[in-house]
Amino acid sequence: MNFSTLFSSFTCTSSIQKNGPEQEPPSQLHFDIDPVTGFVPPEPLPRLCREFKIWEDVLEEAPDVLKLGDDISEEALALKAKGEAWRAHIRAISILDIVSLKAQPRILQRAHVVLAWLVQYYVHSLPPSVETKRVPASLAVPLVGVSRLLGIAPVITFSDTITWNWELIRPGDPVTIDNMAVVHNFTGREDERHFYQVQAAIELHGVQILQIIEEYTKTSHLDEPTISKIAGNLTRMTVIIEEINDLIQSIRTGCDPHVFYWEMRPWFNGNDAKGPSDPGWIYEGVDPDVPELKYLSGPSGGQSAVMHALDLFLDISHDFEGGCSTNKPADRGFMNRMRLYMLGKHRAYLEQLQKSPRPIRELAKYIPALREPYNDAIAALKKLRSFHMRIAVMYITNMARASSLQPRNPEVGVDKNRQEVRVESGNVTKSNRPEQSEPVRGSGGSDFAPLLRAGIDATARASLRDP
Ligand code: HEM
Repeated sequence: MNFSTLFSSFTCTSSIQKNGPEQEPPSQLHFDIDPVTGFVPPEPLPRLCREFKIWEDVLEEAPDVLKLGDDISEEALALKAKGEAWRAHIRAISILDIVSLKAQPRILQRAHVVLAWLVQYYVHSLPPSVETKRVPASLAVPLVGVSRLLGIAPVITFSDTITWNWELIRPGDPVTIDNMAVVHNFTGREDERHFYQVQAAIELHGVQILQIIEEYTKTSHLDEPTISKIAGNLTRMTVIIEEINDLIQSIRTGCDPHVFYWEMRPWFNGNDAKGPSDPGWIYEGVDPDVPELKYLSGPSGGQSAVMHALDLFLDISHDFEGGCSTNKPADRGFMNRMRLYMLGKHRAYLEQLQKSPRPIRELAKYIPALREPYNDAIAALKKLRSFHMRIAVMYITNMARASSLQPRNPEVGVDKNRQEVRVESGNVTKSNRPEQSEPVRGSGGSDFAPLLRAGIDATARASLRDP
């Protein structure tokens, strides 16, 4: 696209606006994006009632009676019978018809949270001797139904753990991170709460990015004041990206990598956590050929719609053919796949953004005043991705490596069956380490090192050189 085409795409919108508002691109409100809270709902989700309260009740009971299936600590062994009774109760619940929820999007979202958390509790508390993980029809059927109505994958997602997993500390006061309390927590650990809270803070902080995008989308002409406004907004965006980077780093102050890797992460795993050769989960009562059952990965930061919006606005393409700079093939479809784990309306917003007739990168190519602010934003995002990768290595690769070496420290031992066990805070937990030949996977099921490296490379490629 050359400058005159770009220019006419702006002036053309201006004449469209004169001809009537129906031609304007829909605003973010149309996509269930709140002006103040963005992709986070403007109020906590309401609890389920009537016949659906039974799901709320079993979820409330879960943390008191369930431990990871391979946890052999005394506490876990003492709870075994209660855990089995809980799972038997789940199997006995009748399959509830969700049709009455159809017109109530916030209730559907809450139903997704409750059912998706129940699925994780059910599957990951099963004893390791159970080879095929079967999700009972009482959970699987309504979860698939609710997910279809919302346009989101039928499994626990970033929304279920972050954007929908909070209530207000002081009801009536604004939705700010200081006024939000995490509701569901697998481990009951402060580390897990911190992990969710930091990501919720990023989603709220990202609202400023969405406002900049909205303002740019509504720009109708390209005069000098407008160009200087766009340049100013790109500079603001750079600062916001740097602040998000700081927030990601703040994970380290409250979430211990051992607790993350050994205690939290096993609960997050989706059906592909062990790689493509694993048979995965069976959703009883659901046709195994329905397309949505292909999307049962665990939650990932890759499902944050804010991060996708940022990539699309800055025109960063993750579809590059040639692997990453380390020459390992990366999963090029990952980011697109992650969109299927978002609310359908949020995905539709990203699709609309992707079709933008006036990508800012093209504009920055032709308008010298925009080139540097654009490149600064790209540099900040590249730095964010590099720092994020360090976090991923620290929390996953290093932990996996430590487990594949001989006992890391005197607290780690080997049980009678020659399986590594870990003793921490009085808990003894069997190792769930990956086989040596297997890549270390992220909770989104990816061989994550080449994936994250490819993301850094894709960001760097967007940078504009001097003409
Ligand atoms: C302990 C903290 C974290 C760890 C260990 C971690 C790990 C990972 C891993 C392994 C991936 C690869 C995809 C997958 O399999 O899930 C990933 C992707 C991603 N994560 Fe994180 N992450 C952490 C925190 C965050 C935070 C706080 C954010 C901010 C929203 C974030 C944003 C992303 C994004 C956007 C991707 C997609 C890849 C990309 O855009 O480069 N992560 N993360």
